[in-house]
Amino acid sequence: MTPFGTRVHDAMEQRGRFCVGIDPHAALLREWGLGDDVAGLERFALGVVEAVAPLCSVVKPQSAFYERFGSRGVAVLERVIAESRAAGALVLLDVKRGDIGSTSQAYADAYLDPASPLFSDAITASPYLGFGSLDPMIDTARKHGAGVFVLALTSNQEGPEVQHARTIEGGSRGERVADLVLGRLRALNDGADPLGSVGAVIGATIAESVEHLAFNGPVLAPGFGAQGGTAADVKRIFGSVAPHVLASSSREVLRLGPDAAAMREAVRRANDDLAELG
Ligand SMILES: O=c1ccn([C@@H]2O[C@H](COP(=O)(O)O)[C@@H](O)[C@H]2O)c(=O)[nH]1
Repeated sequence: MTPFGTRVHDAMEQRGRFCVGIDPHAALLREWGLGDDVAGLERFALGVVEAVAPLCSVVKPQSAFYERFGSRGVAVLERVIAESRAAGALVLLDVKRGDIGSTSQAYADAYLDPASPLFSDAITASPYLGFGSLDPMIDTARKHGAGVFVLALTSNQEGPEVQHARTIEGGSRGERVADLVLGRLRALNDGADPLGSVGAVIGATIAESVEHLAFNGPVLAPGFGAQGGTAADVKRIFGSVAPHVLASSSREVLRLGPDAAAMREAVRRANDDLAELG
């Protein structure tokens, strides 16, 4: 398969840089007039796929909202993945996995091997068991043309407590944990053209600019919309690397449903706003 970095680069060029998160919150199911049960989950999630997957470059289902219904919820997630891909969208499964290397391989087999029913174009992963613990995911992704987005500077306000901590190298003047992650991504994507397949998660809500920390891979920027992030923030945070940034929003789009036309219009508007950044 064509490497994920190339596929996501081309998808963003063709369909825009806005990603819809498919997060079936209990409150949203109720707002849509659905029950908070598997039937409601299925109507909601597949309704969103039908409305937005034909026009989005990437959709991002959040696994937790499906897992809360057990195996039947996971079966709905499998359909969300398959039907989104069939509609031409790449699927970034937000699972934030991370564990010791041997278990990391099992996660890789679950999400990044095309033989698995949960195979996705890319997943999110946590580096907090050490960056090297992600090697099985990164290697499996590379083997199958998939991608991994590593948490670096997340959109939530609790993130900096850990992500801004200094590493022990160089004593108290050591690198920040987040900078170390971005440094590793720079090495992993070095020389890839047009874009490498190992990306970062950097929130569209963070206070600082990270333009100087740029690396040659895709960036997922959640926090756009409901958490306050805007296209102006994407410009402020990413500057000249904004074209590699996939801004992601869940609730702000999903609240417009079940009106499919309204959800589609929100996708078009966000894509236009992001395209204006250059
Ligand atoms: O730093 C991060 C990483 C992931 N997320 C996820 O994105 C969506 C955000 O939903 P909204 O409704 O647009 O706030 C959700 O699935 C989070 O788990 C994030 O918010 N921040």
